[in-house]
Amino acid sequence: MAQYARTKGSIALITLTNPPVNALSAAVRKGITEAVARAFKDTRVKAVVLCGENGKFCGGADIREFAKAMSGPPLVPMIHAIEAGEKPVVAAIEEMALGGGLELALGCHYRVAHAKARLGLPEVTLGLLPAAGGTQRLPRLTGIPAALDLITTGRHISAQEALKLGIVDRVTEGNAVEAAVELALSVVGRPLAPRRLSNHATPLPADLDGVFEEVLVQVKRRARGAMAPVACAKAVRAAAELPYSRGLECERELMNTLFTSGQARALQYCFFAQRAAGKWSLPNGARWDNSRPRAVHTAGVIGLGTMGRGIAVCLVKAGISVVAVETEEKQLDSGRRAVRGMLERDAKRRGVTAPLHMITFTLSMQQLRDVDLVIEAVFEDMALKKSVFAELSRVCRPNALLCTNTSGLDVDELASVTDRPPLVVGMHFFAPAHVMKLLEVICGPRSSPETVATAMTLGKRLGKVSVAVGNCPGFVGNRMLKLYLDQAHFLLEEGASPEQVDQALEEFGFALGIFKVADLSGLDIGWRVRKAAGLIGPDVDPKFPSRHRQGRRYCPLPDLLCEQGRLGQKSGRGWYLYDSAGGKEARPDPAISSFLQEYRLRYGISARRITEQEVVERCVFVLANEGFRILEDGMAAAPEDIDMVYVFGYGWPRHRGGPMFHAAQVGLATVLQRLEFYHRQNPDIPHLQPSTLLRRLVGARSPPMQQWKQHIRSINSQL
Ligand SMILES: CCC/C=C/C(=O)SCCNC(=O)CCNC(=O)[C@H](O)C(C)(C)COP(=O)([O-])OP(=O)([O-])OC[C@H]1O[C@@H](n2cnc3c(N)ncnc32)[C@H](O)[C@@H]1OP(=O)([O-])[O-]
Repeated sequence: MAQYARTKGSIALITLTNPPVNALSAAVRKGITEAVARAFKDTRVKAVVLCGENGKFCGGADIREFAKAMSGPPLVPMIHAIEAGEKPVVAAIEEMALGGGLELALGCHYRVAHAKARLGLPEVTLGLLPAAGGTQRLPRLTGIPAALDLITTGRHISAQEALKLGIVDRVTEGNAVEAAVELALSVVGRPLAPRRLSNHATPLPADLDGVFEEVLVQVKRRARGAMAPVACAKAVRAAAELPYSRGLECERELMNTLFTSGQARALQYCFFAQRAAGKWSLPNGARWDNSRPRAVHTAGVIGLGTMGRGIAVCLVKAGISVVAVETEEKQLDSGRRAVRGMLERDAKRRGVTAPLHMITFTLSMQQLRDVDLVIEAVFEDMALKKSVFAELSRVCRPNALLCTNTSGLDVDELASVTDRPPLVVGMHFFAPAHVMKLLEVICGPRSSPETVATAMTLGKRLGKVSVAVGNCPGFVGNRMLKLYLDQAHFLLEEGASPEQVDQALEEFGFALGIFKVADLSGLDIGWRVRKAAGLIGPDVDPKFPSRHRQGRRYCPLPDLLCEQGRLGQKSGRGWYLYDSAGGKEARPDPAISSFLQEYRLRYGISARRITEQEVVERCVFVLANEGFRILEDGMAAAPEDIDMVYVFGYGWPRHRGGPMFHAAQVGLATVLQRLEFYHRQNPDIPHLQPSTLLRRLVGARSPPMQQWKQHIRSINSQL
């Protein structure tokens, strides 16, 4: 809808009305079309101001309508009618002008923005391009490099940056609608032709080819295999080389290919799944909208290793005062230096003062007596964590929340040593914690609704995507990761090389192959976990370690590497070779190739040729298969939650939606059939055996994801 009013005698005020973000639904487009025609016809009206209800200009096209058949007036002719009109139209941009919203504003003759407004063309993040003339008008206004940057990244910019780029004409700290009305009154009678962006020639950079080549390299590096950024760059190129009307045709053709693509469906699915993840619920009826989070003003962080440092930085940046605790002077000093350095670098980048006063460093747990919440980030050892939690019980005030950053230990067991199990919850951050977007919130069986609500809300305040998960070994993310990693190791035994596996996974779209990730994280982490799980011990023959342990196939390769001191990047050697300890550039290592050959020879394994298809299917389908088991066990509330864990925490390519979405897109029957095939070949790998839920869903003719839960016969759901 759009409301029409006349103000100051000669200004038509058209207000977009479609909460929560005034998206351009069919009804809104119809409303704008009619209101603009009315204003142009009304002889009392000399100029028009377009604004949005509730202080929000427009969040763009209505994404919910993309899955439906198109209805109502299309955007392109509607914006053209505004631009071609004989009365000046001014956009009053409050809070946001995104996607179609900014394209609408670019069709207006003038733009006024509130100082706090954000502008952008984020269509690329939804697998699309700005196809309401945005790829043609913006380059004519800002020039090619700036337009390419905005359109291929989809980044939001501030009103001040928009002013610098010439996207808006004025920025106001006051009321943007009033400022737009003033501007409209002042421009009545001025020629409009120079204000019509489609009339402009596109300013061209000296080295046009070079600019495009560089952008294509960048977009391919950022999202390998993603179609939309490449299409965006092509559309901008059309603005450089073709007249406006032909550029628009090119924009439309490119959009047609993207609009129906699987990638666009996956990215739009991610948009809604990310928002759905915040709407948690527990079996006891507690939900995101009926449980009040506690206010958190002060927090304690215990342990200043890699994780604790990142967590402390996140908290301080969110305006929370932190007390950081270490056990020894040396660790405290290096932690202090690292945290301060991170805060200072971040502040420098943003041109502000580093909030160093918000964090204190101490060796005394007693300093935690007044904090609202504590996040424990000590070494991954149950006995150690239990002793910390027991002490926290004694030190902290009785209503302080106690959170653990464990990556897989039993949160309820930790809660049991405290005087307050309902106030204990898991907050699993991902390294580096101040960068990675995922937060797994582990709801222990005794965590209270208020505790879960506080952890979920705190995650959001820290800029994370918080996903509520159940309390099982490895929770959701690491439980699945273990099996994915196992497949990768088995593939090495069978004949693949680390670089071959990584290349196949990177071609699939993963930011980094699994062996590069393992080197980055440190191979000793998994080694310690396997030792703690009893998989490595004195009964394992060091010369000829068994390939079967605890009743299933086991790959000793990573253990053998660790025994050689190859711990990954930190030791300069892991699955790859690095220039030095801590080096970043991974190079294939001939020593690994001979090591694998010797290993196969020793165990009588004849190497076979492994295809890219097998690498991807075994790694990716085993992830989804475990995802189905997680749903059956009631450890995740919905497939969307599992997907968001993988997209935000494990470098899963967003344009493939997530492992569960991908399985649905490939076809559940195909996934089942391929898993059966691989399981027949490897009967000693139980995780290749298709899960009961997958079989049941295929038996029910693969219903849509929203209906999967109806096929779960779980009795003990934790979510
Ligand atoms: C020819 C076509 C060319 C044009 C293409 C486009 O314009 S493509 C579009 C280009 N535009 C974009 O890509 C912008 C996408 N939107 C955003 O980036 C953010 O939502 C925000 C910055 C606008 C507000 O952030 P925030 O943290 O304040 O709030 P929040 O994120 O939690 O959202 C609140 C509620 O609003 C909902 N909703 C939001 N936008 C849309 C929409 N366009 N549509 C429908 N719904 C939308 C959202 O689902 C949620 O609903 P729920 O869960 O309450 O039922």
